[in-house]
Amino acid sequence: MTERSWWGWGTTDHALTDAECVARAAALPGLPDRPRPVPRLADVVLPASRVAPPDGLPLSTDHDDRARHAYGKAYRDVVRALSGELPGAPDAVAHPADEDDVVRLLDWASSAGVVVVPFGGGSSVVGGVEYRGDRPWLSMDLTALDRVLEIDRVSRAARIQAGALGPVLEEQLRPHGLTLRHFPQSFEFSTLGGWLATRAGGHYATVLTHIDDLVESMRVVTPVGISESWRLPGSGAGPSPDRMFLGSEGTLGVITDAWVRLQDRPRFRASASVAFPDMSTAFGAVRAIAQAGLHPANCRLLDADEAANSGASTSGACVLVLGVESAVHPVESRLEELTGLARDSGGVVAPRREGARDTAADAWRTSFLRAPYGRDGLARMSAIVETFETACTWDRVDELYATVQDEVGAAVHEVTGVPGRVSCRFTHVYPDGPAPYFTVVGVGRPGSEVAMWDDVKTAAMEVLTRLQGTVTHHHAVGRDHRPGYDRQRPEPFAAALRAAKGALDPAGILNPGVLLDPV
Ligand SMILES: Cc1cc2nc3c(=O)[nH]c(=O)nc-3n(C[C@H](O)[C@H](O)[C@H](O)COP(=O)(O)OP(=O)(O)OC[C@H]3O[C@@H](n4cnc5c(N)ncnc54)[C@H](O)[C@@H]3O)c2cc1C
Repeated sequence: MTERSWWGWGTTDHALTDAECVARAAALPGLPDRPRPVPRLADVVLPASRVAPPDGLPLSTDHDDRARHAYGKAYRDVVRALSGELPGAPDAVAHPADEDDVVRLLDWASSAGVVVVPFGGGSSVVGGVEYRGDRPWLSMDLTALDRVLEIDRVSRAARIQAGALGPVLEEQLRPHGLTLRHFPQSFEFSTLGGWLATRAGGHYATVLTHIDDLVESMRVVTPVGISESWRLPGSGAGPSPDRMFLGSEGTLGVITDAWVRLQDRPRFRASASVAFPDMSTAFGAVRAIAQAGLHPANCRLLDADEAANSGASTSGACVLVLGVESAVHPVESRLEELTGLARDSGGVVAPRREGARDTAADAWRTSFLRAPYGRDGLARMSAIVETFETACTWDRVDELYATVQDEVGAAVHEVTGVPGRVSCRFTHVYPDGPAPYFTVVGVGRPGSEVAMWDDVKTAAMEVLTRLQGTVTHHHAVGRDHRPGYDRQRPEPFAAALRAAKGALDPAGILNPGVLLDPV
């Protein structure tokens, strides 16, 4: 049995050892020479609970349970947990076993004025599962609602409970030869409900990769009643109820289950990699691919830093990792077309044998899955690590890429006193633009890491909003992206959202501070 880490990403057996933390930090001179110790969970200091759970409700005030639900899994969450003190921990943790429990818990919380923060896998990187106010609050852990309730083989869809973690739902679909095929990097430790509530993006680069496109209907418990939309393949009947709850981040209701569109499991796969001398040339190639209608499953452009750090290149080149897959058709000829487009746009295609795996693509994949553990190791060494993602149209990508490199790089230098690293990859590509994802690493000062991270985050948000790149492409808004989100959304829309919140959650108990100011 593997054990979930209470302070960092994933499972404890995959965490970096002390020696590995030191080795990782060697590339950043100026960091301490040994990692911060990880406090024992039993020693973590929490405030006294202010909630007396009434009989008959599934509420726990257990120390470890409260500590595990205090924060999400952003860098600043990891650093705060490592301090050994969790002043913002929930007063109680609710563990509903079914939808009736969710209804009863919301009724009680509304009448008692207790804040409720839905908690799926707790993988939020935007402060989405904590509470930063002074009312008593409970974290509502939905992972007991984890079953595939029904499969409609004819329409190729399934009704799945919202608390099912990625592997738990895929395991139940596998015997039917079906898959949801939604694989965010956080897949193992995040839930269907969390994906819906945050409009998550899977790691496929094109077409059916956003959870928005995979949902057929949703069932949501709000404090004023249950909202259930009809199962429809498409509909033009006014504004969509699902669109209102998608991305609502626990502020309008608790999603208890959803009908989702499934796919047959892929049988054919192929991958290739292409080197480019610079990002501007590579942008042209990726745009040609995105606009050709060939829909690669993977189309991940890595700048030279990302390519070197992941082991996808040792030559200082930018690398484009391409992948294609299908449940129905062989894919080799599609891959040939894709690599042909990349070659015509100035790329050098790595030699490949039909059916063989591409080594750069494999190196990238391994590094991608290990990355969150590496981040935690660096956090223990007091490095500052931030990732942020955006999207913009192709006509603006050169400017956005260069400006983020310059200005966020300058902010890291100013905050830490030494130059840091700002690298970039594309996670998703669309015919009209890419979704660039930036990783920032700098030398932090022990004890000041959170404040330094906040300054870097503010600088990044300022650049993105000034250039009208979205403040988030798939990480959600939560609490940490609020300033950028407030600038991005039109005021009439904000007024409508406030009105919806007032109508569905009149006591203002659901995740206050996320998307909107608390009422
Ligand atoms: C290492 C790492 C990699 C990541 N990679 C990706 C990625 O590739 N793509 C991506 O999109 N995101 C990614 N994320 C962010 C995060 O995993 C997503 O936001 C994910 O969708 C959250 O799911 P969760 O179940 O963990 O939700 P939580 O973190 O528990 O909650 C997220 C938000 O949704 C609300 N919520 C949760 N469940 C419900 C529910 N049933 N009803 C109503 N509200 C609910 C919460 O209140 C909170 O506001 C990553 C995060 C980490 C730490």
